[in-house]
Amino acid sequence: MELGPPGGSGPAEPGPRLRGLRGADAAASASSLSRFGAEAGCRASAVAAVLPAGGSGERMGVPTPKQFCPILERPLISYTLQALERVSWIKDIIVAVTRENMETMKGIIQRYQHKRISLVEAGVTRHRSIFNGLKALAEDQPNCRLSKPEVVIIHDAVRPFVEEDVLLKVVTAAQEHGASGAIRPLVSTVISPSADSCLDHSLERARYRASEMPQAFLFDVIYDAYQQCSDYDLEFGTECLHLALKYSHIKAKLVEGSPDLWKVTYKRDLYAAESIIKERISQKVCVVMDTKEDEEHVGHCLEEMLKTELNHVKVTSGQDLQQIILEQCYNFVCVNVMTSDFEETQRLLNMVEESNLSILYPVVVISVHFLDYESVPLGQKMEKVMQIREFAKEAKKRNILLSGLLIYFPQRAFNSTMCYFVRSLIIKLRERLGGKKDVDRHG
Ligand SMILES: Nc1ccn([C@@H]2O[C@H](COP(=O)(O)OP(=O)(O)OP(=O)(O)O)[C@@H](O)[C@H]2O)c(=O)n1
Ligand SMILES: O=P(O)(O)OC[C@@H](O)[C@@H](O)[C@@H](O)CO
Repeated sequence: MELGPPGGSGPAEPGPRLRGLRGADAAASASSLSRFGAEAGCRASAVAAVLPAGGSGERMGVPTPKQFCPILERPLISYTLQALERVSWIKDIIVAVTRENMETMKGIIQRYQHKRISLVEAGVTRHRSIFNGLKALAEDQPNCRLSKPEVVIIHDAVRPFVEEDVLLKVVTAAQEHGASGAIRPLVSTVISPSADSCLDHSLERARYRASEMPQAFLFDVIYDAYQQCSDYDLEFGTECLHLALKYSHIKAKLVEGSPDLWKVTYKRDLYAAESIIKERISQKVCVVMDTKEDEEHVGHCLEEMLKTELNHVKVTSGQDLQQIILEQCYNFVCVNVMTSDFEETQRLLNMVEESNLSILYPVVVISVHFLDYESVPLGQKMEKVMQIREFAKEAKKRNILLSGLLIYFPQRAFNSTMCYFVRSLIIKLRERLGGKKDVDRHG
C-alpha cells in the first residue's frame, strides 16, 4: 500500500488550479467551508474522499481500463480528480489503483498537477478497493500518514461530472444521519425474471430510485461496516449504503442528484462525456482587442453578436486578461484591427502558456485580422498572415489550437462585414473544438 502523493510528503495546496485563483470558486468554497463550522474558533470538520479506480472496465470493451481512457487527450480519471480538487474543503483524496497501474496513475498526477492525492493498492473487487482506501485513513493502520477524517466521501473515479453542491449535500447529510448517497430516478423498469427466463414480476418504477455516487459517511460508520463485512459482501456487493445499514445499522439519507452523475461504463458513455466536456469548455470566449478604442466600438459590436450564440463572452483590451485566464476561459479571439502583425497574438499565446491553462484542456486561439482592401493590397497582407501556420505548429505542441481569420473588407461596409465575421468565428470555434474524436482511438 503506497501512501501520500508520489514524491510528496502529504496533501498540498488545492489541486490543478491556475495560480492565484480568485473570484467565484474561492468564494463558493469559503462559504461551503463555513458550513462545516470553520468559523473562527471552530475546528473545521475534516473531509476526505476515497476514489475506487482499480477496475478493468470489461463492459467498455477496450484494452485500456476506462478510468485511463483519454477524453480530449486527457485520461478520464483526471477530470474526476479535478472536479474533487475544485472543492477546497476536501483535504485528502485517496485513489485505489492496481499495482500494475500505479506508475500510470503517478504519471497522471504529475502531468496534470493534481494535488492532495494519495495512492493505495486496489482490491480484486470494488468493495475491497474502497476498504483499502478507508484503511489509509484509519489511524489503527501501521505507518498511516493521513489523519482520520470526520466524514469520508466515496465516489467512483469514472464519474467525472460531480459538482460541489451535491458533495456538500451528501457530506452535510452524513454528518446528521451517519450516511448519505445521491440517487436518480430509474430510466428503465426493474423486473424479476423467473428461473426459465420469463417475467416473474416487475417493480413499480416510481417507488424506486437508482443509487448513484457520491456517497458520504461518518468515517467510523463505514469503516466499522467494512471491518465486519462478510467475504460474500466484499466479493459480490455493489452498494456501500447497504453495508452501512447491515453492519452499522445506519439508514442513509438519500439526496437527489443531477443527471450528470452517471457512471462511465460503456463506450457510448465516453462519447457522451467527451461531448459534455467540449460543450462546457466551448461556451466561454474572451475577445482581446488590440486597442482600447476598438474595445469600445468593434469589441462592443462583437460582444452583442457573440452573446446570441455563446453563454459567456468577455471583451478586453488586455488589462484584465490575466484574471480572465485564471477564471479558466479556454477560447480566445485576438482581434487585430490596427495591424496584421502577430505581437498581440503572440503575447496572448505566451500568457496562456505561462498559466498552464492548456495542460487541462485544449485552448482555442483565433487570430483575426481586419484589412481594408481599398488601402491594402491583398497579396502583401496574405503573405504576412500566412505566417500564422508556423505559429500554429508550435502552439499545437502546447495543446493550443491556433487559427487565423482574415477579414478583407471595404471600410464603408463595416457592419455587414461584422455579421459575416461573427458567423465565420462561431464556425471556426466549433470546428476547432470538434477535432478528432479521441474515442475512435479506443477501438
Ligand atoms: N476491483 C475493482 C473494480 C472496480 N473498481 C472501481 O469502481 C468503480 C465503479 O466500478 P465499475 O464501473 O464496475 O468499473 P469496472 O469494474 O472497471 O467495470 P466493469 O465492471 O465493466 O469491468 C470504477 O471506478 C472502478 O475502477 C475498483 O476500484 N476496484
Ligand atoms: O456495479 P458497478 O461496479 O458497475 O458500480 C458500482 C456503483 O457505482 C454502483 O453500484 C452504484 O449503484 C453505487 O452504489
